[in-house]
Amino acid sequence: MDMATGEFQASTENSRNLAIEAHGLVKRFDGTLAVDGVDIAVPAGAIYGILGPNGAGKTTSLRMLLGIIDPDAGYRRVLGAENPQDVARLIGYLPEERGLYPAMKAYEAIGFMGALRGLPLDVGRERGKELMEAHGLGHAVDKQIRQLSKGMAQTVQLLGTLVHEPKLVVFDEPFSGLDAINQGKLEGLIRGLADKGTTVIFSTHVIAHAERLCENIAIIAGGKVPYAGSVEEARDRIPAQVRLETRKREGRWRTALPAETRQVGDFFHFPLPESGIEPLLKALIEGEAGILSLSIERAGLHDAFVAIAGEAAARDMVADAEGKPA
Ligand SMILES: Nc1ncnc2c1ncn2[C@@H]1O[C@H](COP(=O)(O)OP(=O)(O)OP(=O)(O)O)[C@@H](O)[C@H]1O
Repeated sequence: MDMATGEFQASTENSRNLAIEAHGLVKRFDGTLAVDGVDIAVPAGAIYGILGPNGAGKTTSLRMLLGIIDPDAGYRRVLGAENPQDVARLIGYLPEERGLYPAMKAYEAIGFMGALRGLPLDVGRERGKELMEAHGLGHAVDKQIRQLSKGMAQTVQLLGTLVHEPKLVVFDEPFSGLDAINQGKLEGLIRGLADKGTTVIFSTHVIAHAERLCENIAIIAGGKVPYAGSVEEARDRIPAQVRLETRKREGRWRTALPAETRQVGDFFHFPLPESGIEPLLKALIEGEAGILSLSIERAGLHDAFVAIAGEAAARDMVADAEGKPA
């Protein structure tokens, strides 16, 4: 479908290096505005995270990018195609709902998934065995899916997503359902894909995964994207925090501390002044503060998320990450 090309002319110069380009995507379901004007630009070969709490619109956005559903408005171009279905064979997709045929053997399931994306069945089965060996599941190649643990079955499905060697991989909440060890392995696998030039886009409600893996992210909340860009730039939106410990609690040096200073135990916390640390240090020394320690800490992505998406969205993310009801 040729969506609103009159409203948005993609720049060919920029498009060349973008695996995904979406502008103003909107989707409504029976009166629910699930996605309300989402813009996303994913550079080719990048690991890109879509970050947001439950119900934010992550799955709906991904499904529009895959061409599983069409947007009500907006423009998308995926691997150069305006209809993502035209490039389906170049895409691997792990949906949020996991599921494989329980009676199939693991390597057959991987071959079957490859066949759905155009790979000859025998090639896919053979690659399935190799992939399982390479990912420490060689012992389970001949097991039926129903005989595997949940985590193992999820890894098999993941390998099935990759068996046809897609150029673009779309993972919807790939880390959920995996234990810490398998989450670490999946992070390694995602990095390995990017090293080979594959573009990876994944959704998550766990900020730490995106912070460790992604150069670029989109923050999504309530169907809107209040931020899309680099993780670095998001973190730079918040001034670094100074943590100061002094021998004395009172003295004329206290006037050098910014008004927003918080005292927590023996420490004073405040944002790094715009004038930098040196004038402050000078004032503290001249005021005889007796500095015991001073550190400057750059904001993490979690703090940036709070500043951009708000406390409520951030609380939902944390609650989800800890497995508590949001
Ligand atoms: N097929 C549908 N029919 C009706 N409403 C839908 C449908 N799919 C999604 N929604 C609604 O759209 C909104 C966004 O849902 P979506 O699944 O995209 O969010 P999400 O960020 O992926 O959340 P989660 O992490 O919980 O899957 C929610 O309010 C959801 O209830």
